[in-house]
Amino acid sequence: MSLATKFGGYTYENPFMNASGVHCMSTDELDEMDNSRAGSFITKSATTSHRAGNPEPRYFSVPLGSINSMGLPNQGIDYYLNYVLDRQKSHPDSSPVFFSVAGMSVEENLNLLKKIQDSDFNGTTELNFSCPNVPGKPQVAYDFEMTQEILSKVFEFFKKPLGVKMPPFFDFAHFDAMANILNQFPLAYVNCINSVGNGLYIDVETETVVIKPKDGFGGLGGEYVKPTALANVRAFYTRLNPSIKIIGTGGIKTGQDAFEHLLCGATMLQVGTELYKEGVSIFERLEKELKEIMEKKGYSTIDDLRGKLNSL
Ligand SMILES: O=C1NC(=O)NC(C(=O)O)N1
Repeated sequence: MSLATKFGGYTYENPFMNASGVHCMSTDELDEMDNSRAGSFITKSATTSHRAGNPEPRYFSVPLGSINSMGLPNQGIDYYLNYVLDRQKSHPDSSPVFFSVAGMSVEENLNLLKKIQDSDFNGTTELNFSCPNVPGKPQVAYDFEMTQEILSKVFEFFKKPLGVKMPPFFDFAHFDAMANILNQFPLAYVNCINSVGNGLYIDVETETVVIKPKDGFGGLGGEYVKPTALANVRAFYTRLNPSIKIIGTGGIKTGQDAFEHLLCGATMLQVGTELYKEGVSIFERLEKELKEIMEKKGYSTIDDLRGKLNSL
């Protein structure tokens, strides 16, 4: 029984990793991810320079998940690039990690990727097209022309493995239209989904919202979003060229949730809200629970079950 997962020409011990933004803001958090049972990890979406992000409170755990409006706080690209390059030198034999960027404009996205292209980074880059929490900035991937324009310009110069982090879509016309755009490019993967944007959670006791930015509107994560996450993983798995892998993110709390994402076609699996709540020990639990389910069902490798969801 093995959870070994091939991705981007490398083999990872298991498909689990953090979702960008969770447990990856500081080198201490990244070290904890690196020393956990997670198969890999990804850095917080980086901008050109340090960003303070939105005013607090900006993250709130709720019974069925989380709501956040962080606003892309991060230490700036050099901080994370130095970390992954140092790690590459000290762990020359370990499978490469993932690096997330989120520019505030087309130009900034191109500059961030140029910096990575010109570096010795040997891992996979994730272009975040889906942060819902920067006031005044729409989620890029809800602008189909903008998405096409950025990817066209990126692939004129970017030669390293690149994935895109997508927001959830809720309409077959949008699945089709976005898949048609993404299939034009040599992407390594598509990551579905980012948080479900602009939800609202109310503290009935005080009759007040629970986060400060945007009058309480924020991205939803956790159990709330699993059905939408699974649908987006499945929709893109069935529409994209097989060379474009899917990373499944959204609502993974148990080994069963992980199994469901794999059935829909996911290759790597990212954990956000439940990692925030439980800490990095969650990865030991997820590994154990996924193995138990696979054992019970008679699967010896993940390749045996990936994408094998049955329709009626
Ligand atoms: O892409 C993002 N998704 C989120 O849900 N939150 C963060 C953020 O606000 O920084 N970014």
